[in-house]
Amino acid sequence: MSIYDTLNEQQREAVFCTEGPLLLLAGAGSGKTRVLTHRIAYLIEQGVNPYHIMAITFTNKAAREMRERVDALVGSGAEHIWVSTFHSTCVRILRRHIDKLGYDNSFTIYDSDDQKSLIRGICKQFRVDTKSLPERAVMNAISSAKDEFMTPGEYETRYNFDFKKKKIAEIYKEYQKQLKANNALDFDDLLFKTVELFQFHPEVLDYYQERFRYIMVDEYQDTNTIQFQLISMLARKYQNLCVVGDDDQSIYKFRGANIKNILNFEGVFQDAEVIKLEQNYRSTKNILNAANEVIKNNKGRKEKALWTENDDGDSIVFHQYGTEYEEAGQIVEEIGRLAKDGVNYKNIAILYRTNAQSRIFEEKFMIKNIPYRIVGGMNFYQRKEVKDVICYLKAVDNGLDDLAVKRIINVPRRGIGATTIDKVQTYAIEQNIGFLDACFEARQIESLANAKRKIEKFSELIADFREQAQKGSLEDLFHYILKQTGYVTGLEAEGTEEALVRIENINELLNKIVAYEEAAEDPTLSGLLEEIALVADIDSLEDSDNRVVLMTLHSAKGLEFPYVFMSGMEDGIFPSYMTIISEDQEELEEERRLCYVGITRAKERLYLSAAKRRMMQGRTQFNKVSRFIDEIPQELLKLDYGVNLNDKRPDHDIFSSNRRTQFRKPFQKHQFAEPKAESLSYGAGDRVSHIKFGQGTVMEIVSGGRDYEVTVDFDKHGVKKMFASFAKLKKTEQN
Ligand SMILES: Nc1ncnc2c1ncn2[C@@H]1O[C@H](COP(=O)(O)OP(=O)(O)OP(=O)(O)O)[C@@H](O)[C@H]1O
Ligand SMILES: [Mg+2]
Repeated sequence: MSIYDTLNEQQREAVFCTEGPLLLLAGAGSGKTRVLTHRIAYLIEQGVNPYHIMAITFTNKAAREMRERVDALVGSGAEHIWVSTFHSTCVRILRRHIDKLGYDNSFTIYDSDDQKSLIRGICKQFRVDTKSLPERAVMNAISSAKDEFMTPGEYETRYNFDFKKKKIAEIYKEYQKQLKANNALDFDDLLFKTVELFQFHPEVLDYYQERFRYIMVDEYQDTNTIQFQLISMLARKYQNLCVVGDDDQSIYKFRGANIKNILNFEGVFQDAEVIKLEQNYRSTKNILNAANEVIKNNKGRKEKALWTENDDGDSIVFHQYGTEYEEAGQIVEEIGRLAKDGVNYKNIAILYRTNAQSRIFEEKFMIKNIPYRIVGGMNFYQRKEVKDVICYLKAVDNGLDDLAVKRIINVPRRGIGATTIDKVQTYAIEQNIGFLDACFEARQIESLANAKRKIEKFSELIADFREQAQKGSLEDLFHYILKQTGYVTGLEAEGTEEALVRIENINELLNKIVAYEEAAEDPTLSGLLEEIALVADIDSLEDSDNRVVLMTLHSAKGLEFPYVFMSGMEDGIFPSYMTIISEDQEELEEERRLCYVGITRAKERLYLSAAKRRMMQGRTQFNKVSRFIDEIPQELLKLDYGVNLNDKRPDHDIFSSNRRTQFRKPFQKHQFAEPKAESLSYGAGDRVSHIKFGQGTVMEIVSGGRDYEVTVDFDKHGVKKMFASFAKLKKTEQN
């Protein structure tokens, strides 16, 4: 039996269609990604050198998975396939050739935090009134311009009649100038500069066209204009481009995803083969039908009839709870029950519309001691302490990164204030050198007066780190920096729970560094920083982790879980309040596609839930059940307690609507409780262990509103008071 026997006829057709452009357009769970992996295996079997194959995936995790699957299928050679995300692809290309565009090949990558500081500085410099033109708006405008491959000059010409946009053009121009001076690229630049490189240096393009003779792109519906430009340039010569996607799952319009890329594919790549898949292998009939019924309400879509041979499966469960606390509490209870029945935590996902919704779940999970992990949200690498240490590493690696240097010049405190920094900056501008170089010339900066010595000491410190970087491993460098700066000692002296968590995070960063040094073929500081810059948080999702996964609907794209909870199914949350008040049909359709993505993540059982009352932006809101729930036929749903079906209008209706009411069931009064303290897994007198303080005995637990204050007598460190949620104490065996 060959590996292709496990594919259906259309899937096989797509796998065997190796030459020329191919568009594989198919609904969720129909095996698109699976076709891609098999197609790669088939190409190799046909004698194509793996070196000539490129596959672009949505996340690094998806890339890793694809390589593993191909490895399993073909045995050897898979390591030579170029599997990566758009961004990683561009970084790899730019590291080799960006000097042709006047940058240094050791450029740094700025995250949105860095971007924002840079833009803030420019707005200040240009005296922009950030009330009428907020920094975030500027940032988004610049980002959209880059998605459309528009330079500052082009932007200015296009919008020269619009006062605000003219201002943005000015900022955009200065922003690019400063990025270049810092030898830095932002995320959008990675694509922009690669396309520019190909445009101005045809010999480089030719090299990559020769290399990537077979190109495959997953999740094609979410590519934006510049991404399309990149792949069409690469595929121009050999025309072997296979894209797979689902127009019903296009959910990144706000980031410039261009659905025209699907609709016009056959226009740009003539003679393109188009194959459709209609059998879903992922979900039960009930789940799939619910998804079909919801997406049917979108007008702007290609008709599709997705079906499955899978069983009907369980009914979809829908609960309306009194409050968001109750909703989260009950979901966590149910997860506890599932676990008792033998379900692995990692097979369960909770999905929500916005990151902020995760907080209450976290509290409930901590109280119940259920392992969970949040994907996305506050990225680990954006936490203050982690970022501080990374900025030291950046300063050591790339002396031109002014932002990094300025961030740490007075962290920990060295008595270097804003005025001193300004003086150094002025000197740097006068001399046309970078900020750190100006620090090295502190002696020459007369205006510094007494601060001269402080700046000198700081630059000596960095010089010392650079020397260390030459001598030892990255791990050594990390320890050396922490020791010489006294960063951790400072936190230890603070002694607060928060400081302890920060120390834990720094240790976690060390874990990352060690892992990188072990895994990388040729570990370098630049390589490490690059890897850190490119990980989306979703990439840290390891299958081996047996934990419940929490993430936004957007992050869930392409993934699947046996048990899925979609929470906050309320008008005003999902679809979002902005969508509802805008009355923009296109936006509503995008939200509906997101709902379709959510539903189709579930393999076996889907739970939907809503809360009647919810705190939003500090105010209690009364939300109606989401219109998307109404779109699911009643016979697919199991409605549980708490749902008042005749009275779907809440006490205070924030949205007027004359939607028909589909559900007719007797009203059941539901008692809802206020958020209530639940017990910890340990009590007074229990032996517990703490990650830093080791073993101890719990002396007292006091409920302090949201959290518990726990007093523990540690065997080695004495009595300490801590918040339960931070301390993460574990009960240990009594003896
Ligand atoms: N022919 C098949 N036989 C058995 N299982 C299959 C077959 N095709 C796909 N599957 C399984 O169905 C599930 C969905 O496949 P896959 O993730 O490739 O779908 P997809 O179309 O990429 O979905 P999405 O649109 O969500 O990205 C996977 O678990 C996959 O292994
Ligand atoms: Mg897929």
